[in-house]
Amino acid sequence: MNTTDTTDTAGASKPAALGLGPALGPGPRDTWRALPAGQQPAYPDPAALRRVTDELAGAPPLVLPGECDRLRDRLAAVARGEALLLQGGDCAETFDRVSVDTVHSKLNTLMQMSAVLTYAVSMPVVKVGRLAGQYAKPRSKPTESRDGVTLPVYRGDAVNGPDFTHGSRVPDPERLLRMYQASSHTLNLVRAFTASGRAGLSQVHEWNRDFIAGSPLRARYEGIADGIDRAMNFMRATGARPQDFDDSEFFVSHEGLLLDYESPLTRRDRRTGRSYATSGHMLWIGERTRDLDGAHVEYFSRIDNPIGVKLGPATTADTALQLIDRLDPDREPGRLTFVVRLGVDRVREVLPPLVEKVTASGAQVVWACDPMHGNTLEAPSGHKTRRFDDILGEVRGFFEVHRALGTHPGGIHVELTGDDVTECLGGGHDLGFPDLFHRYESACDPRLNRGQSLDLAFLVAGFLDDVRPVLDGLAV
Ligand SMILES: O=C[C@H](O)[C@H](O)COP(=O)(O)O
Ligand SMILES: C=C(OP(=O)(O)O)C(=O)O
Ligand SMILES: [Mn+2]
Repeated sequence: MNTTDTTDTAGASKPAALGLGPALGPGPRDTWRALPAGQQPAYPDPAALRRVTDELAGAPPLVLPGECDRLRDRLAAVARGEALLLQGGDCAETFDRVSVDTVHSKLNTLMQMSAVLTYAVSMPVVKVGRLAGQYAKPRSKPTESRDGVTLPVYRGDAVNGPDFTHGSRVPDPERLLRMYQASSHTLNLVRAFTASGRAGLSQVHEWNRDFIAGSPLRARYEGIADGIDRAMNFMRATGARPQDFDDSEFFVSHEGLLLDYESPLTRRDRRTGRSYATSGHMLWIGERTRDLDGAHVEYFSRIDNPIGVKLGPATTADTALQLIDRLDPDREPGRLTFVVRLGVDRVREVLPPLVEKVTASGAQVVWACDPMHGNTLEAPSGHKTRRFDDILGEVRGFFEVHRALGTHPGGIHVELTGDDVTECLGGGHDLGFPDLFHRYESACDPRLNRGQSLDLAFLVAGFLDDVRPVLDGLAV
């Protein structure tokens, strides 16, 4: 894609400063700048922004093209019905929570969910974190008012601060550099953990056993855990060693919202002529910025990473087809993931025509279910929250729709944390409205806590048995 465009970004004026060796050069021309870009910060000082983007243009890539291509291959298997996608992490990462413990527990939670789902579908699970770059938020309103005072809304740590003061809410481009550093530190931890060999399947299964032992729903989960035990015993009996169970391959993703961040970090692989956002393996376009004539679609059309697009309940099949034409013109499996977030009440009605028409067009996209963003409600206390049963219900509806159509339910995309927060209602420990006061720590949307995330994996695994015939039929 875009292999002939040789005009460069801001970094072009000083390619020698890139320090990237001969293989990576500045990315494609900023064609998106001519188009309307939604949800961008109004920086008061353009010169300060320019200094920051110049610095980013000279910074090393966080991920390499080969890694992005590998994820694309893995997602191609998902699109063909041979694997599942598990994508998850915070709604909004924050700079003050880049710590060994936070990253480790999030990663472990995803690994534990993945082990359960792998067993349930007898397929590889492609693990992608909302991690190491998820610092910018699109908002439904540009301002927030409290006690008669109106200030710009908090847009994520990459843009401004959460404190309700004028100083904190003014967008500061220096925060883009902190985003780069925080992402780099997080990615370093992810790479260290996954390389350590301590997230192998045997260890992950032990953590799941511990979780089950303390769960009020243990009776429902034990059958699955026993099944995993038997499968692992069988493997051992065949002579497989613990390291043969290693399934710790892990990728990172975030919403590619801030084009002043993504653009200078976009690099061209001189060997192939392909261009990559090097801020993460996979980027997605949010529901609020996927305008066909907008800057985000234009930018994403010029990078070769695997990409996602969020689709809300108002999406028409025509829009989905036009997005495919713009973003996956060659219809390459693994390039495009549609992350549908329709709500438990709408998924059975809205999803079928989308899937039918996209499938009929010959495109092989990954269909992923985001059961979070269509199910947000306001608690009497004013907290944004979500019901676990709605989340589970939307996932169930998503799988049922695909079962009925004979198509592949590619995976799930969830907002979660490895910490014991109390932000969503329900789950194994049946959190209620009063619990929201105990540990509500999200900087934006409510996340499943560690236990609720594992509840989701075990309960989805339970009903996946119903859709097994579809998965078996597809995995030829
Ligand atoms: O994930 C993010 C939220 O859904 C998005 O920022 C909108 O939230 P808001 O309605 O609080 O602005
Ligand atoms: C803002 C988000 O989602 P959406 O674009 O689907 O609203 C999100 O994933 O946090
Ligand atoms: Mn969110």
